[in-house]
Amino acid sequence: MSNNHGWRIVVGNDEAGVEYKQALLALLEADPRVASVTDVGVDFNDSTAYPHVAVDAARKVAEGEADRALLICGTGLGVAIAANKVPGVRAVTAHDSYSVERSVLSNNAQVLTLGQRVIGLELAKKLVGEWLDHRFDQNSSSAAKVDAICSYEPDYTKAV
Ligand SMILES: O=C(CO)[C@H](O)COP(=O)(O)O
Repeated sequence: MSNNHGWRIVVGNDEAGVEYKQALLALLEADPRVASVTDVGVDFNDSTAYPHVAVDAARKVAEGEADRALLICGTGLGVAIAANKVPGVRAVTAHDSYSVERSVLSNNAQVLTLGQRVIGLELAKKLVGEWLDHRFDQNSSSAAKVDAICSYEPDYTKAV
C-alpha cells in the first residue's frame, strides 16, 4: 500500500448509509492525510443493492486505483462480506478504536466498513480519523499471518 503522498480513498454505501457517507466524505476531503476521495455512490433515492457498490469499491483497491475503501451500509456487515469476495481485499467491520487499529496493524485490511444503524456519527468520525493514522508494518510479526491469509487466494504467489 503506497501512501507517501496521502491516502487515495474510495467511499461507497447503500441507501442505509447515505448520511454517514456524506459526512465522512466531507471529513476525508478536508483531511491533509488524504490525497483523493472517490465516491462510487449511492446517493438518496438510489436503491442499488450494497454488494454491487462494495465490489465496485473493492475492485478499485485490488486494482491499485485506491489505497483504501470506506464502506457504509446499515450494519457494515453486508458491504464487508461483499468486498471480501474481491481477491486480494481484506475488509472488516470495526466499531471500536482497538478493532480499527488492529484491522490495519494485525490484518492489513484495506477496507473499513461501518454501520450507520449501529454507531453514532461522532464515533464514526473518530474511528475514521484514527484509521488514517494506522499503517501496516511489513516487518511486523503479523506480516506472516496476513501472508497466510493471502495463501488461500486462488491465484496466490508468494512475494519475495
Ligand atoms: O446493512 C445492510 C446489509 O448488511 C443493508 O444496509 C441493509 O440490508 P437489508 O437488511 O437486507 O435491507
